Amino acid sequence: MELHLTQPDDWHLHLREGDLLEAVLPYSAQNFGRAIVMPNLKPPITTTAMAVAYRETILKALSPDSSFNPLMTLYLTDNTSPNEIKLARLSGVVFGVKLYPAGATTNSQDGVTDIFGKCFPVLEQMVEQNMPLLVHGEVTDPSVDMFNREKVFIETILGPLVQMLPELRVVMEHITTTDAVNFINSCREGYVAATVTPQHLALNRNALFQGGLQPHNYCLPVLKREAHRQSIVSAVTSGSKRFFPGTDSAPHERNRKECSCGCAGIYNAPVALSIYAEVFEKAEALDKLEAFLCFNGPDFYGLPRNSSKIVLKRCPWIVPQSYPYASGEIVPMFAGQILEWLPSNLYKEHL
Ligand SMILES: NC(=O)N[C@@H](CC(=O)O)C(=O)O
Ligand SMILES: [Zn+2]
Ligand SMILES: [Zn+2]
Repeated sequence: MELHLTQPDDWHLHLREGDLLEAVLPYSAQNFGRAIVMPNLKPPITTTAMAVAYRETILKALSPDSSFNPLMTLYLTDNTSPNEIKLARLSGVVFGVKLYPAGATTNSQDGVTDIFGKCFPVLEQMVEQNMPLLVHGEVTDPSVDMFNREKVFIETILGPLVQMLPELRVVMEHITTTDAVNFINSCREGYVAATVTPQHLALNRNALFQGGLQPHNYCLPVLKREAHRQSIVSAVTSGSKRFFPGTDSAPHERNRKECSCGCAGIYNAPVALSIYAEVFEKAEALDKLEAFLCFNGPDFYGLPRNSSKIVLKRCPWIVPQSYPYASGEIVPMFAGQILEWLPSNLYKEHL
């Protein structure tokens, strides 16, 4: 059996820099037409000039025949100026501004400490420029339980923000809870939407502890209990236009995951399409897969849908144990396991 689909896009991706960029870029570029590229580098991409330079770096690292299009983002700080948003819009290459609450996740230390107190003029300029705010939706208060940080963020920050600025376009990234699904469904369609990762559709928090501690299943926001996973599956398979894929593929070198203080982030670029397809198949919703993977994202961002096609073949394949590269290796999600759907770009390797 084969699924012929419009080329999907990835609306939340970490491409990193240097040899890690070189190692992971081909897997995203083979599977996805475009990707929203996250700005949490060291130092973070806080200006349009930096985003333009980073985009050039990515384009140089692409194979010459690739038509992959990186859509850049700016990293919001307490000091971002409204003028920077104007420059971002004028550049034509910046498609969103990313809110990392300071300390919430990998390389978020330069993020926002007080969105209401420090960022309002910038947010108003984003409304003016129709520039979406992309949100890592977790509070950072250490007294809030890890598993409640998304819910508390919705209650104390995102809900009020959306009320105050109803014209602001917002993407709540990598949603993990029933609370987030309900929140998104309660907002105005076309203004507030969410990205969904393969891991939050396919795994619950048991995957962190099954048979011993599993660092390669650790990401932020952390996996939640099964009922939350089921809500997210229902949301994406419902046919709603409010949800689209954002892999949050977030590679870290193996030794940075398997150590006494392991980094958050799951590398899933090579397996993401296979996992999305498997989740939709299990939910008997393969007829909804193309809209989720290929239409809802560009429609929300006001971009044309891709005209190219991909094929997913029902052909079990084994995920590599790791991807070696110059500085070490990267362990992918579901390393060594069998997946049911093989993307067309992998046929050659598996024939
Ligand atoms: N998701 C993660 O666990 N990690 C991401 C950052 C992020 O998206 O929060 C990373 O950059 O490693
Ligand atoms: Zn995040
Ligand atoms: Zn991310």
